[in-house]
Amino acid sequence: MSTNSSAHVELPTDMELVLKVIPMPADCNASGDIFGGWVMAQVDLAGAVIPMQHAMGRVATVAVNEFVFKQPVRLGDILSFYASLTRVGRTSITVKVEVYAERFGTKGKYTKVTEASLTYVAIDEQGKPRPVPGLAA
Ligand SMILES: CC(=O)SCCNC(=O)CCNC(=O)[C@H](O)C(C)(C)COP(=O)(O)OP(=O)(O)OC[C@H]1O[C@@H](n2cnc3c(N)ncnc32)[C@H](O)[C@@H]1OP(=O)(O)O
Repeated sequence: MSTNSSAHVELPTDMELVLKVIPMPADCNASGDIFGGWVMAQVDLAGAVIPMQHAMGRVATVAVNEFVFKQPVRLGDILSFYASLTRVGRTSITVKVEVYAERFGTKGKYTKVTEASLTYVAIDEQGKPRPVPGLAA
């Protein structure tokens, strides 16, 4: 069954809002849409929030496990980044990040534009992996 992926959707209620940002003209690619690399950088920043809180300190991105650009991001969109923990290992923390665009002039209507999974590693002062707390049972 096909779905209309540009349709308006509800914002997630089981994820945390970790970042809101509006792209600027300097973030555009040659086609006038927002450059994918800019979106990836914002997702990396947004994805680090929950791991940093959980690890109570410094983390480094070790892997981008999945990254899907479902819809273009356009100039004037207000982007909301939602994240949730999906796995806690010995030193690593994996999160899911979903990005929703409130298109220019469409207040309160959201389109999912990007989804990603990233893994961060808690690191010590020497940049070496350090153990993180487990998930409460
Ligand atoms: C702040 C930033 O975002 S910096 C941006 C770019 N990131 C960086 O510069 C980080 C560069 N990488 C590094 O410094 C190192 O690889 C480190 C510190 C992240 C990890 O050091 P390593 O010696 O590779 O660690 P090690 O092999 O012990 O693995 C550590 C954890 O990462 C996990 N891991 C390693 N590689 C991967 C991978 N490709 N995918 C998913 N998880 C991975 C391991 O499974 C392990 O998790 P666990 O302890 O929960 O089981």
